[in-house]
Amino acid sequence: MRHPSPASKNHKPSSNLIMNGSVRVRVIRTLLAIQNGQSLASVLDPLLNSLHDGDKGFAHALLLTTLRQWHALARLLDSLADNPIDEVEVRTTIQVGLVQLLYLEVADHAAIHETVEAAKEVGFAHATGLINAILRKVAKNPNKFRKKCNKNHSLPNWLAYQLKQDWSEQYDALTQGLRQSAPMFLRVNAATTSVAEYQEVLDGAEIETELTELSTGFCLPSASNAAPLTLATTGLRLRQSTAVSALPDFADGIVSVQDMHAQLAAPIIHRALMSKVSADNSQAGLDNHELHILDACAAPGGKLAHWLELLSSEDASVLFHVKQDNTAATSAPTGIKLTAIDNEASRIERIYDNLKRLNFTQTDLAQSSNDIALDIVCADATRWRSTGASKKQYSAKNSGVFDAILLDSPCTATGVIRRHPDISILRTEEDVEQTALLQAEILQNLWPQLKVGGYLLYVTCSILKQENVLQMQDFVSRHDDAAVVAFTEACSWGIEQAIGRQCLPIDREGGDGFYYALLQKTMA
Ligand SMILES: C[S@@+](CC[C@H](N)C(=O)[O-])C[C@H]1O[C@@H](n2cnc3c(N)ncnc32)[C@H](O)[C@@H]1O
Repeated sequence: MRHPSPASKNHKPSSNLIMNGSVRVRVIRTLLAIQNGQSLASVLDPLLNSLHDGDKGFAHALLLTTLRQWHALARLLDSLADNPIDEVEVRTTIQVGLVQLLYLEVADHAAIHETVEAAKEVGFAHATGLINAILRKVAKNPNKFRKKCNKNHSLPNWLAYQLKQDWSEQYDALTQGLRQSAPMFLRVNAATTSVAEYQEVLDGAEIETELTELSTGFCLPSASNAAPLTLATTGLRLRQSTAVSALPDFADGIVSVQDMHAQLAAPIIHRALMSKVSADNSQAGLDNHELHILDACAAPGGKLAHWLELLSSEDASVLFHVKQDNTAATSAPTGIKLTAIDNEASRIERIYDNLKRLNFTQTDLAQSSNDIALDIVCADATRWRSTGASKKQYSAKNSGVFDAILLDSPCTATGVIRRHPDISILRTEEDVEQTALLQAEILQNLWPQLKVGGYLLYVTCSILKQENVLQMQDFVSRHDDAAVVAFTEACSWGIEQAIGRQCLPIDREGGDGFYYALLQKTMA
């Protein structure tokens, strides 16, 4: 292989990945598969499952660290070689060697010897002299080369350039932050137990955590003249990441792994929905009606499950920590019709798995006190229309069917590079354009399906403005019935944008890069 194949957005099957040989050989083959367009998610398990337990930790660290430092290592390699090295296999092998010397504290002789042996095993015996020479040179002065490697970013140049344009003030911290690993956060199922109780269980299992509370930026109207009530959502941050299987009661659905900034989506859309219920009740004098809500890009169901946890919890004060002693309440709806769509059948399977673990099967939900009817549909959100409404009806103004829409949009996922460092290899500049067009199409198709007074929460895990604030500005400029709902000053997350807020993966609480914008549909 002389040139990396163009990166593909699709998660190609990893069936052709040969998993034999030493740990380093397997890691090198995995990295080659990623450069050929396969995602880390599709190749990580085959790699780890092919190894003895004792080797898994090293293989995982070697693979993930090489990916996180990939572009910086490539630049270092270019500066070390007398002549350009074209062969991808040779470059990959040397980068794996460099990671051991510079980041993983593997003893020099083991790092060099085993990496040279790996080169022979992958069929590049002719390059062993070159590999040996470069690694020895680095091993003589690792501090100097580590400093050199760490000096700049470890991103493709197009992405670094765009981040500089979008986040000049945060650029250095951001590009360095994206080279780090991300903390692990837990979401406790509010329908089953409290965060404090589960934290005690974790203490008992000697898993240390700290509470992370984010104010959603929503205020409930106060019944008295007191200040409005600020609502917060609380997750647990692990001091040290652990295997999911080590989390007490995980299999019983008490807890889920979810980034802290991702944990904002469900509370925000849920609270917006409750505001609509409250407004509808006071206007029409109704206290009892069916709600139709939509999770438009739902798989694998992380935010959907969170929303279901909130919807099926009976006591609102369990869902959110009300910061003042006041009990202003919104009426709970009776009968909720929740539709979840996604266009990838294999990812929809993961929704079913997740919901089953959390005891949210369709039967469980139908029997819950809020009588939730869940409909999961494999469909393209650029064209899908809710059944029961004609095209003509949707083209008419003010005739939507949904009270609230959560649109966790497909995006470049540049905000989660710390967790998925393969993104910095697979994503291309053209993907940004394509993705922004797809997002605009989805928005365009869903907006008419929202009722007047209903809310749409637009979410991405991107840190590129084109997919976020610029996308929203473009949308709002073309829809005179779209009102921007500002998050209040009480908001404890993200950076205020012209529309919405942007979390960067360098924020104090350690969450990923997410963008949130909330729109309400008004009479045009
Ligand atoms: C950011 S992920 C959603 C994550 C999910 N909300 C969660 O919290 O677990 C975006 C999803 O959009 C889906 N998607 C991409 N294009 C789509 C389309 N045209 N129609 C529907 N879903 C689409 C992808 O399959 C992917 O599952």
